[in-house]
Amino acid sequence: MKHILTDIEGTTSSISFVKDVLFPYARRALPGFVAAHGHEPAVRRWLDQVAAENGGLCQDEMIVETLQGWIDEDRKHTALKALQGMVWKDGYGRADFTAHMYPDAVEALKAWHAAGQAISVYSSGSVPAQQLFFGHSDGGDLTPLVSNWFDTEVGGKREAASYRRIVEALGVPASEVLFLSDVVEELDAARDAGLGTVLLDRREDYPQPRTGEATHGHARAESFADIRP
Ligand SMILES: CSCCC(=O)C(=O)COP(=O)(O)O
Ligand SMILES: [Mg+2]
Repeated sequence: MKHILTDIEGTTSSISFVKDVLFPYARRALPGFVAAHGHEPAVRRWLDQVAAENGGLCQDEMIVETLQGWIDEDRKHTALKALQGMVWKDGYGRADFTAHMYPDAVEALKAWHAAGQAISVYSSGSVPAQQLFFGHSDGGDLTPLVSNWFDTEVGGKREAASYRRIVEALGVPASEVLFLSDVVEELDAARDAGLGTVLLDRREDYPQPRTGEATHGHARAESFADIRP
């Protein structure tokens, strides 16, 4: 494999960091963020999209409530993800938290990069949120390891067409890309597009091992140390 494509939550990083630290932070900070920045075009664009999709909500307070509901449901909506990224920027900037990275992921990403393997990221988090995450991680600034960043602007993670677009953007044959994820439906879509796949089945995130039929036939690893690209 010449190119690694990795998911973040549940793959390089723990689900609990995202659910218990990042999401509650965004939930709390959204009202103040929208009040302070809602007039800026880069923010307004996403607020207006949420309003339009919800029958033309007219008050920012209602838009914020909608977004907070989506956070509670873990909706992977592009507008929510873009706004979350903007909110988290303050948190990282003030060193309220650093992004969790499993030590085995840090070690492997560094080793693969040093060996000349290209590494890209595909996450539901917006590209700016991904870059903040890797830039302020427990393992330090890991952004120099990553050559390309993809979010749901390329399409949903459970759709094969998204992986075809990614492969086209990377300019390599699908068979030379290895996608790493904790979600079998994402891996199914990547496999349909011709990519190699590995299911990350970390005990910290998935206490019940997913084996046999539960892997949908994907190679399975409990740590990046088990992956041989
Ligand atoms: C990298 S931004 C924080 C994570 C996030 O918001 C998210 O939805 C992660 O989903 P993933 O596709 O990485 O499982
Ligand atoms: Mg994931």
